[in-house]
Amino acid sequence: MLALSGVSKSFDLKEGRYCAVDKVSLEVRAGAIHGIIGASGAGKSTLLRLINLLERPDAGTVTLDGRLLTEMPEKLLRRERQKIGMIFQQFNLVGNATVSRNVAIPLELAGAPRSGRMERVRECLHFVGLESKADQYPAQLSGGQRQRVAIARALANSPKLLLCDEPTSALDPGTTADILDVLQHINDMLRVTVVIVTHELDVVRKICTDVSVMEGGRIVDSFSRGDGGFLAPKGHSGSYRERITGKAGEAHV
Ligand SMILES: Nc1ncnc2c1ncn2[C@@H]1O[C@H](COP(=O)(O)OP(=O)(O)OP(=O)(O)O)[C@@H](O)[C@H]1O
Repeated sequence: MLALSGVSKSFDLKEGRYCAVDKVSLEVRAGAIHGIIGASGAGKSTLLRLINLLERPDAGTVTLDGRLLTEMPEKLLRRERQKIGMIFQQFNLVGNATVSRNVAIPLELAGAPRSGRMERVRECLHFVGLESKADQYPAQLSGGQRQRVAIARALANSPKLLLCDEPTSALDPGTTADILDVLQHINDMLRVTVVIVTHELDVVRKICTDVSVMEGGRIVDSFSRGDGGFLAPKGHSGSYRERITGKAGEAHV
């Protein structure tokens, strides 16, 4: 459903040009929960932002459901982007807007008819179990509740793809488990394909069906749950593949 082909992105730094994502090709299956894991600075977040063209690639193509996003005029791209939701580590909610208004904003931006908006907001808040918080402000909520609001907001326009940038890195283990359950539920019930950037092995073990490992701007390994499950022995060291699957394996891309 999503294909990146030869995608690259460099940034101009004081010391010169820095290649954050280097000729990455990646296929994400419809219905997958696809993890992108790697050390800090590997290029994971940049890669995620290249998928919805928040960051424009210097080279390469991004195709969503057979439509070439990288070739689309800006107006069409804005419409196509509505099929892609995104959530962030720091939630990125609007602080001076209520929970329901936060969820309503993408509907307003998409030009959804006013009459149906509040019903859709209620549906999305119900889905994440936060209907009772509709009139509160983000500052009155816990981290986990804020991330649920961000998820409800990302679901408002019924996306087919949900991009998650370190969605649990600011949360404690219990809340992390709750948020991963919500993401799993979105994948199961709404058939939304999920791409999740993380540096947490447990996130990958718990919900990902497919994994790409990033290092130095490149994808250096990729594997699937079907290759033998994700049950790593405690304290295991080695490559990401070994630490996630418990098995060594030839890196293959
Ligand atoms: N807008 C930017 N301008 C300059 N350099 C950038 C920009 N965005 C990212 N970089 C650089 O690109 C590299 C990759 O960053 P990125 O955030 O994609 O990595 P990451 O794997 O997500 O790391 P982390 O897990 O720490 O978030 C880093 O060295 C970063 O400093």
